[in-house]
Amino acid sequence: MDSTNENTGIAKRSGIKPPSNFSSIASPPRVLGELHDAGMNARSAMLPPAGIKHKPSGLPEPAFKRKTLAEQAAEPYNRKLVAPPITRPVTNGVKGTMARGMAAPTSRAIPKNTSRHPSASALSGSVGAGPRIQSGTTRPKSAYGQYGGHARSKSQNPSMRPATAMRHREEDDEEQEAERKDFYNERMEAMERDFRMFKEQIEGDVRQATDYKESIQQLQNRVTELEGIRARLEIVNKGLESELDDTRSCLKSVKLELEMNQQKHSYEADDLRRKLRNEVDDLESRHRKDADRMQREREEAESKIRKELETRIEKLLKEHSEELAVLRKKLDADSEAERTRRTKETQELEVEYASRLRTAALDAGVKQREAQLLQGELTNVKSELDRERNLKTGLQTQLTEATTTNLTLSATNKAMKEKIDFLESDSQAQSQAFNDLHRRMQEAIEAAERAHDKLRQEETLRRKLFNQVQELKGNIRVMCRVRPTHDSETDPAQISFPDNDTDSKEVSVLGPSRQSAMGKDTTAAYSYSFDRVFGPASQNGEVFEEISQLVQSALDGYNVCIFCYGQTGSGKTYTMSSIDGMIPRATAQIWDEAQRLQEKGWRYSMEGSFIEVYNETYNDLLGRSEDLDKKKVEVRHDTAKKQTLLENAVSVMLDGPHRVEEILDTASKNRTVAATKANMRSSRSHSVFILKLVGTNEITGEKSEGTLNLVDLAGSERLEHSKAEGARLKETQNINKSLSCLGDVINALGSAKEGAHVPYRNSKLTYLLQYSLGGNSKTLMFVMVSPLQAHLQETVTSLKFATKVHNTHIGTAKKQTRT
Ligand SMILES: Nc1ncnc2c1ncn2[C@@H]1O[C@H](COP(=O)(O)OP(=O)(O)OP(=O)(O)O)[C@@H](O)[C@H]1O
Repeated sequence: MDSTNENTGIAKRSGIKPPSNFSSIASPPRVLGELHDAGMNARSAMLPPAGIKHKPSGLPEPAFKRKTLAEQAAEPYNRKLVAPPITRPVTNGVKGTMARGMAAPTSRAIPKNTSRHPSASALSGSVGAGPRIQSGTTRPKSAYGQYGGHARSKSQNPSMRPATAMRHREEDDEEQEAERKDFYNERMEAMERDFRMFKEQIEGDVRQATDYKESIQQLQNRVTELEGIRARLEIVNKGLESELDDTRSCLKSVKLELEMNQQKHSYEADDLRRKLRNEVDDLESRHRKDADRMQREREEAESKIRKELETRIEKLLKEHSEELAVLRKKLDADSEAERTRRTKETQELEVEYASRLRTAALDAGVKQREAQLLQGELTNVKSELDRERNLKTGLQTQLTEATTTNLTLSATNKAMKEKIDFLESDSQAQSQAFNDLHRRMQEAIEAAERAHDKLRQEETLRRKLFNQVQELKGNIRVMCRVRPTHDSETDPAQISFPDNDTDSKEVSVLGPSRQSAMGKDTTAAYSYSFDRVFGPASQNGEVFEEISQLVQSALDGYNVCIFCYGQTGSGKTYTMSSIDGMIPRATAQIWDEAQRLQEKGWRYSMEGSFIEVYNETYNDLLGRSEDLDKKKVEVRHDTAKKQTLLENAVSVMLDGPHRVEEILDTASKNRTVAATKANMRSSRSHSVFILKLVGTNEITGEKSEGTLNLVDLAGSERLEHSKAEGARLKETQNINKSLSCLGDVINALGSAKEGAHVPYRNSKLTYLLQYSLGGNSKTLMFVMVSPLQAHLQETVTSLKFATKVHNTHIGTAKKQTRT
């Protein structure tokens, strides 16, 4: 065994590792016993540390080769120079080596030949100078190296040493021996310390090994248990396998049986099929025969019935013709009798006429004779000429009268003749039917009159109830509409409609992110409720359905004001004035309704105007475009009638729904022309479409006067956001002013008592709408919302304003009717 390995083995034991091979640890007592023995023999058995063996540190060597006297004589001072060996470095070297050895981790793998069976020579040789002496050739040269010999050479060649020198030498040796003993003692102590430590470690290892052994024992028990289970399972498995085999053989026999049965069944089925086919053939032939027979019977029956029917028809025809002949005879007799009666009547009338004619002719003859007599007397009596002349005039007058009577009689005669003709051509039943018809017609006329009366009463009642419904809904209503995003718009805001499954009334907006005092980004969700909320998918038709009742109110004689509020691009113009917007739809509805009401006696006149409020001046959008900013439009109020009058503004009679298209076209063109001068005119001004509706009822004498105002407000963006300058700044200021005045007016209407001051005059817009905002009117505001994140701040501001308006309660509207 190499001493270096031994040292390394010992040094490694301090780093305790669990044994990889439990069987080797299973018998620690033996190993320990051996180690203990070795420990007991430590002084003699322990090997010197490798460091000592190999270190060229000038250790005191146990023996060295002596020089000859001649050599010593030649070098008198050499001894002094080399002796005595320094013990300090040796001790330090040993200690250092031992310390290093102890500090190094202790390996569990102790070489067998050293730990288990240390031979006596190994143990005895492991400590002391023996090994060093043997391996003296490998040792580096010491201070004694100059003598060129080894300690053993001393005994091998003693005769070479002189007696005095020997004595000196022995003294030196004794000294060295003492030093060496000290060194070995120290070393032994160190080794004993190391050994104690080593023993403690080994004891710890033994305890650990015992733990391991216990756990191994437990594991072995568990393995035994599992083995038992496995054995039981194997038995069960075997049982199951045998059962499986039984089942398999059983299945085989069943399969065989099944196949046999199948074969048998197929034979039987074939037999049955054959039998069935034969039966079917039999039945078919029988059926065919039956069918032929029945066909024959049917044909026979048919021909018999036909014959019978023919005979019956002939008989009936005969009877009928006889009846017809009788009837004809009777009719002829009746007509003959009627004709005779009529002829008799005619003859009687003719006789009467002839007698009257005769009487008249006789009268005429008498008168003529009288005239002749008088004429004879005239020639005889000249003095009576004048009287005679007068008489003659009288007689002539009588003659004229007689002629007139004659003519009258002729006319009567003619009428009588016509009556006779009428009587001849018509029967009494006809005149009766005519009388019935006349009577029923009279009754129908009376019923129609009554129905009309009822209808009129109901129309009045409907208007009353309709208004009550409107009042219940509130005279100022607010609806919200969010327009859809366009393809080019990429960053939509987070707007949701929590109740959009039915009639949506809520809109929720995720507000802009703000920094809290702690520097955190927070976003708040804002919810707003209105009378109705329209999402991006809603169409103008759907929106109009909600306002159509208000439009109806204008026809019934109320002032109605519908306006769109919102920032630029939020969809105000689209909602109000697009081709299917509120203005065309409202006018079309009014036109249709006016037509319908005609049958109830109502006649309406409709007059439309379109006014723009730009920079606090009124412009006529229906006038000539070149006059737009020049012609001064004046607004006057008739306080008695509570009516607004427009001076210098064109008003167009609405004689059909098509007319409104022309109005919108003209207004749009005028604004476009103006836009070239002052940039985006439509966004920078308010436009008000005013439709005056005057209705009169010819039957009841009622009269109604209503006004429908449809207002497209200018963009509501705030001044600080618009970054406007110059002309734009002025526009923005004016817009802001008029919108804030609108808010003030609504606020005042909501909070003021009746008769209190409302600041209509503070802006041109509110002044124009004076009689359409407030107690005597119905108002609806659309707050239009842009769906973009960039417009979020404006959206929230608009929604807040709308909420304020929504919370305002304006007094009851009054109908403007006169009787
Ligand atoms: N409900 C909608 N459906 C489809 N497109 C819409 C809708 N609302 C608005 N738009 C479109 O959005 C754009 C802006 O709308 P619009 O011009 O009506 O806004 P505005 O509020 O009137 O703006 P301005 O104040 O500038 O007049 C238009 O192109 C319009 O066609």
